[in-house]
Amino acid sequence: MHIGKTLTQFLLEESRRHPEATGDLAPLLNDLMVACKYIGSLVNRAGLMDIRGAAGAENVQGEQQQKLDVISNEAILQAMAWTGHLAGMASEEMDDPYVLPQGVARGKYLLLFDPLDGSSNIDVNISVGTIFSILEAPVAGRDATVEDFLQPGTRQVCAGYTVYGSSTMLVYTRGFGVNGFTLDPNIGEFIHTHPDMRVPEDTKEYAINASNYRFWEAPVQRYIDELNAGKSGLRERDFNMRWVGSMVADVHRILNRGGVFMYPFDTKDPKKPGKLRLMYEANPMAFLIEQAGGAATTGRERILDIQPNALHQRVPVILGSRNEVDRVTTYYQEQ
Ligand SMILES: O=P(O)(O)OC[C@H]1O[C@](O)(COP(=O)(O)O)[C@@H](O)[C@@H]1O
Ligand SMILES: [Mg+2]
Ligand SMILES: [Mg+2]
Repeated sequence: MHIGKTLTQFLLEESRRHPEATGDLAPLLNDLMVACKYIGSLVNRAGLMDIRGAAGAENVQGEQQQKLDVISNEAILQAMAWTGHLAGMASEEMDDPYVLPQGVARGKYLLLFDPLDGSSNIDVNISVGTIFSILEAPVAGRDATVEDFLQPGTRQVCAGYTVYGSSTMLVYTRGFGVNGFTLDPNIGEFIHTHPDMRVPEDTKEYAINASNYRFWEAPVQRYIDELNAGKSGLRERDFNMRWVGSMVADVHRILNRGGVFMYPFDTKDPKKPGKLRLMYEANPMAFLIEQAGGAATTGRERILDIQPNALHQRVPVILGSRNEVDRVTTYYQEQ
């Protein structure tokens, strides 16, 4: 049997191939993966332990926290706080950035994460994941302020996710394409199994929470109506629909076989200009999708160009196969 490259070997080789890239990311990513392996092992055994269900509290988004949301958040904080790589961390589950412990050197990176994405799926044994985005701190060596985190997605130096599915996988980019790794649980290593992942330009699969149809804007209704009309409509072919309810799992499918994923603007809750969070859901996924040859937009602007105004800002998201994303964008322009 041929064993593929480990994540550590791949990172070293990638740094050698791209001497312009910052090499310090390899140890950071390896430390983060220790936490993700731990989270994956808990997700796997959640039914055997008393860690399913609601934690009994709400996060800053006003959403019910699951026990595993809280545990996963804590696992990443503990794994990363003492490493010296970071000047700060921010998470979906914390109102404010985490302040590193006294006595730890402040490093040059900022880590943003969604510790457990799709967490309402844990109790029903459906794939969930962890999403992360890494930025450079504007000022290294001191505690990061909220403003330090508010950089557009184009400034990400690395982004990715782990998906806890039928196998645990890591998919990441440092701006040199997208690579996927499968955890071999027997040896505890992520092995390079998915080289240079690409999103095909065309697709016949789409993902959207169709129950929100009546709240969407006209361009999105027009686009989905056309897809649903199938062979008998303007598109003259049938489309298929998939919606996992974990963004990580839906994006993972698109990175493997194409598709378009949409959580567009809707009028369901006037306080929310979208459901997904810019800094630790939309930006990292947009970076991955663009690096794989796809596109990511709000309908009105490229996601990676958005100048953030708050840590937990929400944005509309339309991403995936380029020709489909471009078509929705055109409908917005024609509006
Ligand atoms: O409940 P809906 O409308 O299907 O929304 C599902 C979406 O919400 C999310 O679950 C939000 O993520 P969290 O579980 O991290 O809050 C996405 O992963 C997913 O795409
Ligand atoms: Mg999420
Ligand atoms: Mg989450």
